[in-house]
Amino acid sequence: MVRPAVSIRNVGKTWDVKGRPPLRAIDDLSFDVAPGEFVVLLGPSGCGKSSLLYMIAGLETVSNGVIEDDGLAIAGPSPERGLIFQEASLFPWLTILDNVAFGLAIRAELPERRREKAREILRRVGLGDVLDKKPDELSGGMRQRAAFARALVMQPRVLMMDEPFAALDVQTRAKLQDFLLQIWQDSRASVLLVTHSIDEAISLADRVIVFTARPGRVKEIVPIDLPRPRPTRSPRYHEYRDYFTELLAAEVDKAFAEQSGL
Ligand SMILES: Nc1ncnc2c1ncn2[C@@H]1O[C@H](COP(=O)(O)OP(=O)(O)OP(=O)(O)O)[C@@H](O)[C@H]1O
Repeated sequence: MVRPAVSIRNVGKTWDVKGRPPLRAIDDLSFDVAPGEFVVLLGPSGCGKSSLLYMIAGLETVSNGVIEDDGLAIAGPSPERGLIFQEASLFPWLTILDNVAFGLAIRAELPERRREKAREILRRVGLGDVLDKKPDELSGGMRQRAAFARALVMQPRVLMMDEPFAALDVQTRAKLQDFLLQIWQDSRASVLLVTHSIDEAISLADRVIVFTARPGRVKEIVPIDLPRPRPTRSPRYHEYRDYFTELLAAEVDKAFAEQSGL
């Protein structure tokens, strides 16, 4: 059997904030991500999806259980595990080229070699003409492509994305989804993507992990058995849509009831 790229075993997360009761965000969560697999995390607001990405990224610790990266317990951040957020978090004072080359500094590579690699990846993501622009001179979609480039230049084995398209308009979103599938297929990285969009989940995922309301657990794991590009008008696509809508509705109701103290 192939060793999982990421293995999440009985993971729990409790947030302790001074002056507040401890908050159990995730409870007894277990699933694996295979090498090269595209996994989407879908669940109601507050069920711990972002918390889980932070723990896999090594930016937060688990309260229980263990998360393994290629068989080793995660003890901190690694360039092998990239994280992309909803808003491209680029340095505003650096050019797009320097933003992308920046991470390579830790690899002890010569500055010109770093910039060469950054240039190459920026060309691949279609930003070859704006290397010397600053982030605020670009559109939201271009900034997000630059954020992808910055993660990809590190050649991560695991690429995590927290609602990467949520801030974009519908057309840019669709284009970047196609683009993401292309770079995923080229890179063969494992992807973990958080979204609230059922259509995004069906369009992108090999498997969708549906979370329960907080504390987040696995409610169901649903493989998407459709060819790519996904046939959005097919009856099967609509069956998936109805199924996810139903699965989520119960959890969203629970989350809402808890938040409103009902
Ligand atoms: N750094 C933190 N300190 C304290 N509590 C936190 C922290 N990060 C998250 N939480 C709490 O943990 C719970 C889960 O949050 P998280 O952001 O992981 O959920 P989510 O499923 O990603 O939500 P959403 O879909 O709304 O982004 C929430 O109740 C949140 O308030």
